[in-house]
Amino acid sequence: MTIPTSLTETVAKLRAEVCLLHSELTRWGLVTWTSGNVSARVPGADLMVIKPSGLSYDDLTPESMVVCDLDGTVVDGTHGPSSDTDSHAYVYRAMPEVGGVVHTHSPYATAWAARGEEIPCVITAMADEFGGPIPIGPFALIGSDDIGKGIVETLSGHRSPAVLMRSHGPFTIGKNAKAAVKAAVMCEDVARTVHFATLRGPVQPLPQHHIDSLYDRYQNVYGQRPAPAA
Ligand SMILES: O=C(CO)[C@@H](O)[C@H](O)COP(=O)(O)O
Repeated sequence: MTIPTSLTETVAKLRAEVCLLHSELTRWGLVTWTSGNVSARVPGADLMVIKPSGLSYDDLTPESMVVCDLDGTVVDGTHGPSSDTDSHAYVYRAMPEVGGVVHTHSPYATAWAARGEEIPCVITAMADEFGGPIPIGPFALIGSDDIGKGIVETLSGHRSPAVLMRSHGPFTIGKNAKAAVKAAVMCEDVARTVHFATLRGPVQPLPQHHIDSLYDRYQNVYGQRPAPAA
């Protein structure tokens, strides 16, 4: 497969966007050395743009991003793609609404993953963003699409855009790559806060009706909305 000429500009923009979004992972302290990765689906094609494997974050450039098809085969790029390419591709194939996938080793969320414990929904920020607990996904070895299968199996029908893959770390999804990065940032934020709370004694999950109400407000009312048509 090649990149259709009609998508050349779209792919160039996505290379730049995916490259820039990687700097959010370092800015928020979600990754160490070369760990973690971001990808974006190319709208209108069975393609994605993903981080090259094992490159220092300082050395990432739009040109070093790798374009792959949704079987994980490299279509365009000068570098080998991320170790998690087959898993990102699996998610895009199985979840057509997903436009971005992110993986980090953010320390608090990864600590929950190491213990195989879901993060209970005990604060409003969690109800807002995740609509409930952040679930644990199965253990899966790195290198095939097994992680992708675990992500899809856990997040299908779940409100949470984040899953803590057991003994590994968080993977997040979003309607685009920026939304998936935001979910990764918020996942670490709530993982840290709830961790501190649990150190002081047992925590109490919010009642479901409050979670539902908070989630609805944050997802549908919060922030700036387009003005209604006159
Ligand atoms: O944990 C994993 C593999 O799932 C990754 O975070 C690696 O640490 C980074 O791999 P590349 O994306 O650089 O191949």
